[in-house]
Amino acid sequence: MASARLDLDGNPIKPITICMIGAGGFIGSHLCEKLMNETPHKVFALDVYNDKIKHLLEPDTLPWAGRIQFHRLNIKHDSRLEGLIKIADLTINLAAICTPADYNTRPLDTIYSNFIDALPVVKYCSENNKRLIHFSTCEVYGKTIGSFLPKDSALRQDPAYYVLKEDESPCIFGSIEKQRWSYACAKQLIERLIYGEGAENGLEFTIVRPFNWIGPRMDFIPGIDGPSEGVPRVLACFSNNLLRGEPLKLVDGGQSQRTFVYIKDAIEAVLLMIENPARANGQIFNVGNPNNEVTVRQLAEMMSQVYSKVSGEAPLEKPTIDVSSKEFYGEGYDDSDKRIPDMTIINRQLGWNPKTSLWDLLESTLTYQHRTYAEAIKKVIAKPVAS
Ligand SMILES: NC(=O)c1ccc[n+]([C@@H]2O[C@H](COP(=O)([O-])OP(=O)(O)OC[C@H]3O[C@@H](n4cnc5c(N)ncnc54)[C@H](O)[C@@H]3O)[C@@H](O)[C@H]2O)c1
Ligand SMILES: O=C(O)[C@H]1O[C@H](OP(=O)(O)OP(=O)(O)OC[C@H]2O[C@@H](n3ccc(=O)[nH]c3=O)[C@H](O)[C@@H]2O)[C@H](O)[C@@H](O)[C@@H]1O
Repeated sequence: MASARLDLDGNPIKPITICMIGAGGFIGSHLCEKLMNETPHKVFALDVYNDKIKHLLEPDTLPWAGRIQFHRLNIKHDSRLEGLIKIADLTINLAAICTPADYNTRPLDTIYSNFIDALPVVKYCSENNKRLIHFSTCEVYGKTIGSFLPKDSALRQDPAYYVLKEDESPCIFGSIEKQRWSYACAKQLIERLIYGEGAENGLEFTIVRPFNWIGPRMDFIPGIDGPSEGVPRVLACFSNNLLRGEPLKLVDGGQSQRTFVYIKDAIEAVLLMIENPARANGQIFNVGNPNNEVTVRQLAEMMSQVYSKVSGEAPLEKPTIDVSSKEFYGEGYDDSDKRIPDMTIINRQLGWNPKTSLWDLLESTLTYQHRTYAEAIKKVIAKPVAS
């Protein structure tokens, strides 16, 4: 018999049932995979799509058959939601519109998706005394305090002016006409509501603030498994350019800085939250990799080198081109300047640390992108345009 799995305090972990909303997305697919491969937990996987978890749902002979059940539903209008939350032990809410190209062009859908649609989920958890793990975002920090200092100020180098701390840093957004912040603002308000439910009604909650998690199955490649005119997040935008042999587009010079964490490292942190409720309840966690910081320009250069290595194709002579944010995203775009997560709280509560370097995570991710899409892209490029 396999030995009992233990939590961080040495207690045996009891199998639970998880209601995972948005399970068919990028993070959901990796979380389902981890739960099926490494734990005895059951999952109700709720989403409008299931393409990214199909490999976990069939055939019936899979070792975890019966432990994962897909429910195709839209949480905007489906009466089954409350029943599923009631019969589960834990709800994880991942459902959201979360691509920056939508924030300024579809602000209403963005706000509804990230705030209004999440309200019933919080309410059902609170009323039925069910634990909730809610996915927020590092975008709730907005811009750093340091970004308001003069460009040549020495204080810009002082971590006190840029490191983002869950329990100290303010949320700094642009003006209302900068609709980029519609997403961050909606996520901030749902965080405050969940926090309030915890304080006033005893809701057991954990809030996750992901810092640019990337890896296989993120978003879509335009014209292959998503709309030709769609604009996904940067990993998929740059992958698409590399697959097509086009220069990578740098928005406003590619000067913004990001820290990227490998999805598989980040999922380890989520599993620790799931299995250590006493340590995770009532907490807000940054989940990122402060050691993997680059400017977007550096990311483009590194991805070009890595792609050349994994595909065997020579790197482009002109790997990048500059494009204005107005041209790329439209009116109302704005940006976070720098995102370094403080790791004190997640270290203290869960002992979690990311492991994978940016080069290594790009190598495994771009190997996947090349294997999955290179042939399909070649066919599309070869096809004569219909007249
Ligand atoms: N990937 C990241 O690095 C990152 C960073 C910060 C925050 N987040 C947050 O994590 C969560 C998951 O992100 P992701 O990267 O997996 O995004 P994703 O778009 O791949 O996944 C979201 C899933 O939710 C589903 N969904 C959306 N609205 C729904 C509805 N009304 N009913 C049912 N299903 C619905 C979508 O179909 C999709 O499969 C989001 O809340 C996002 O804001 C992600
Ligand atoms: O991943 C996260 O942690 C959060 O941040 C992302 O926001 P952002 O990092 O700005 O989105 P990306 O599309 O990944 O863009 C990163 C940077 O690359 C730039 N970019 C993007 C695409 C491109 O082709 N070229 C380019 O220069 C953007 O302007 C931005 O500065 C999204 O808002 C969410 O998925 C999430 O909440």
